[in-house]
Amino acid sequence: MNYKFEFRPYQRKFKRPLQTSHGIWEIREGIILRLTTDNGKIGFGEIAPIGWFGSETFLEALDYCRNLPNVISDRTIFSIPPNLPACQFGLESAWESATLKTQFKSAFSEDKTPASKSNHSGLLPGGEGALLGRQILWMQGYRTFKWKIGVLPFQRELRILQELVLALQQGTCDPPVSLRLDANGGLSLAEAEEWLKICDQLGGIIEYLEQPLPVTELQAMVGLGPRFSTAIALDESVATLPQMQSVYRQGWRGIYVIKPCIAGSPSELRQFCNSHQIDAVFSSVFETKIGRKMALKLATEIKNSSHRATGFGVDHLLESDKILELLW
Ligand SMILES: O=C(O)CCC(=O)c1ccccc1C(=O)O
Ligand SMILES: [Mg+2]
Repeated sequence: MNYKFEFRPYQRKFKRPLQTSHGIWEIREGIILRLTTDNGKIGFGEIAPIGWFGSETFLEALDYCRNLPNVISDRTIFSIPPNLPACQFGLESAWESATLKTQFKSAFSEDKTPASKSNHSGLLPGGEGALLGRQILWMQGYRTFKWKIGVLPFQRELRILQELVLALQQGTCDPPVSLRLDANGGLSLAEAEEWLKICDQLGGIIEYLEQPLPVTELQAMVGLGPRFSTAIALDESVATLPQMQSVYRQGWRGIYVIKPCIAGSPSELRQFCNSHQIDAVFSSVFETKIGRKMALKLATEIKNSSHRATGFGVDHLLESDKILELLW
C-alpha cells in the first residue's frame, strides 16, 4: 500500500522554562505527520524527539522527513533505522491510525474530565514553585505528583521536600497520595544514597526515585536497589527499546519509565512489554495530543502497567496545543 506523506513542524513554548539537571528547556519542537491512504483514509502521527534524553534531535528528525518522498510505502514505515526512534514512533502511529478499521473520532480530541487526572501523575514546577503547584494540581484531581531534584543545592531541595510532604500528608486519601522524585541522572552515588535514606524515612509516601545516576552507571543503580525500601525507576537508561532490552538482559527488574513517543516502534514496544513482566510507568515527553493519544493507547494495551499512575499530567506547563487544528 502507498500513502501520501505530509509533515508540519511545530513549536510550543513552556510557560516557564523547564529546569532539569540537563539544563534549561524553553521551547518544545516537534513534527506532526499526516498519511493519506489510496482510498482517502487519514492518519495523524507525531515526532517529538528529545536529543538530550537519548533519541534523535529535532533537526535529525526534520532532515529525515524532508528527505522522504511525497508518497511512501509500508516498507518505508517499517524500515526506519534504530537511530531515529521518535520517527519510528511517529510514522508507525500515523500508519496505525490510517489503516485501523475503526478510525478515531477525531485526531484532535481527547478525554479531559477530572476523573482521569487521578490516573496520571502531575509534574510539579521546579524548586519552590512545587508548593503552590501542588495546591493547584491537587484541586485539579491529581493524587500522584512528580518533582525534579538535583537542580538546586541539596539543603534547599531537602527543605522544600519536607514542606511538600507535610502538605501532601494532610488528611487521608484513598488511594494514598504519592510523590515521585526525578533526578534526571544528576546525582553522585553518595547523593543518591543520601536521598534514598531520606525517602525511606518519609514513611512510604515516596513512590520511587527516578534515574538517580547517569546512564553509564547502571550497575551502581542495580546495587542501590536492595539497600533501600524506596524503589528506583530507570528513565534515561531505558529511553529507547534497544536500551530497555539491554538493561533487561543485564538483570534490571525494577521500574521502567517508558516514554512511548521516543521509545521507537509501537508494535515492537507492545511485543517487548507483553513478553517480559516488566514494571512499567508510561510517561510524556511533552508531546501534543496527537502523540499522546497513541502513547496512552499503548499504555492501556500493555496490561502489566495498569497499577501505576501514568506520567502525562504535564499540560499545565506548556502553552496550549490548539494551534494544531490550523496545521492543515
Ligand atoms: O514522567 C512524568 O511524569 C512527566 C514527564 C517528564 O518528567 C519528562 C518529560 C520530558 C522529558 C523528560 C522527562 C523525565 O521524566 O525526565
Ligand atoms: Mg525522568
